Amino acid sequence: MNIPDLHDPALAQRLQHKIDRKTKPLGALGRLESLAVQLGLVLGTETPRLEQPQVLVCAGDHGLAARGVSAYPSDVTWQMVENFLAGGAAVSVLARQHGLALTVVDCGVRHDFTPRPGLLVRKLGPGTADSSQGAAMTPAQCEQALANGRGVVRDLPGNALLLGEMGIGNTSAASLLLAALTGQPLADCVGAGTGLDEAGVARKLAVLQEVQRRHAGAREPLQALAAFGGFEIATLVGAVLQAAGERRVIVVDGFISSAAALVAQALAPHVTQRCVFSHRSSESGHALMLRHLGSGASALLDLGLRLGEGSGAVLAWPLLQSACAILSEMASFESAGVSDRQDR
Ligand SMILES: O=C(O)c1ccc[n+]([C@@H]2O[C@H](COP(=O)([O-])O)[C@@H](O)[C@H]2O)c1
Ligand SMILES: Cc1cc2nc[nH]c2cc1C
Repeated sequence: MNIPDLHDPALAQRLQHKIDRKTKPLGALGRLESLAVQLGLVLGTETPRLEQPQVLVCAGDHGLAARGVSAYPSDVTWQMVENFLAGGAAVSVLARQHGLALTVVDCGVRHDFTPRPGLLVRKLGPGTADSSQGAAMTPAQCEQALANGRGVVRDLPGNALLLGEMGIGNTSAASLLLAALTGQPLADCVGAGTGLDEAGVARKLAVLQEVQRRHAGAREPLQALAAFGGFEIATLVGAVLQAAGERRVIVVDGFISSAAALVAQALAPHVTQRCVFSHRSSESGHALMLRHLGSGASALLDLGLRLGEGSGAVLAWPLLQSACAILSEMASFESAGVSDRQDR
């Protein structure tokens, strides 16, 4: 997949120089400064403007959930989709607070939803198959999910995309993808998800080891994606690839959305240049996953979040807005008549 390298040393230098001339001690805006440079590089300008940002929440059920890998029942997936659409979920509240448009995609939830605004149906079945019995999805379903993600993003306006997901059991799929694509021990990739206790995590790990053994050969990104699922993760992979190709800023939420970015990165290494990782989830494999996503993957927030839905991406959104405002509106030493440091 051909996603071009954004490497533009001249623009990077102009952006850094512009930030260094702002009325502040050199480097004093910390992580906001590298964020501003990144946004400038993604949007190809010294004055990046974020336009018509879109929150995209992909939902899907997981056959593997029947093996008791989550603290909550699968019905929560469709119930939470209803909650997103009714405006009562965390992501709904936060998106409203920040004036962000929210679209929910039924990628394969075990429920028939009444059509309504804000809901797209790209259903690939009533959830994936149980990956402990066979592949979670067929290669054709996997291809279709990627195409769905691409198509959904193609139809959305704006130059910024905030990604989230919902799917009981999907931390299992994300952990299996992390282990398959990085070669890290599964035990380091598996965590409590929605809140399993220690014994629950041990049972989850035993089930996931069984799944891993069954699909030991699935190390190529698309093979692994089809083996472990889920429909919502595969749809997010397509969304990341499309948004990266269109040079949108992509705000990646927690552990599961990052797993989609990891698969997309394995397919097209330059996608992560466009990705802002909103936070470090308290799901135990996320720090490891962020490390494998590269140095640009230093997450903005560390608030003990482990919700998903895109809630962290939306919480981080004002920081992206601030980074742009700093670049465009903040005075320089020259324009404000402020004395620069003495050693210059
Ligand atoms: O995004 C995260 O970091 C995150 C960490 C733990 C759980 N979740 C959410 O919880 C659900 C998956 O957890 P589980 O235990 O059912 O695998 C799914 O709906 C995710 O959105 C999300
Ligand atoms: C209630 C609930 C809300 C969620 N939002 C994302 N994942 C979730 C999992 C549960 C259990």
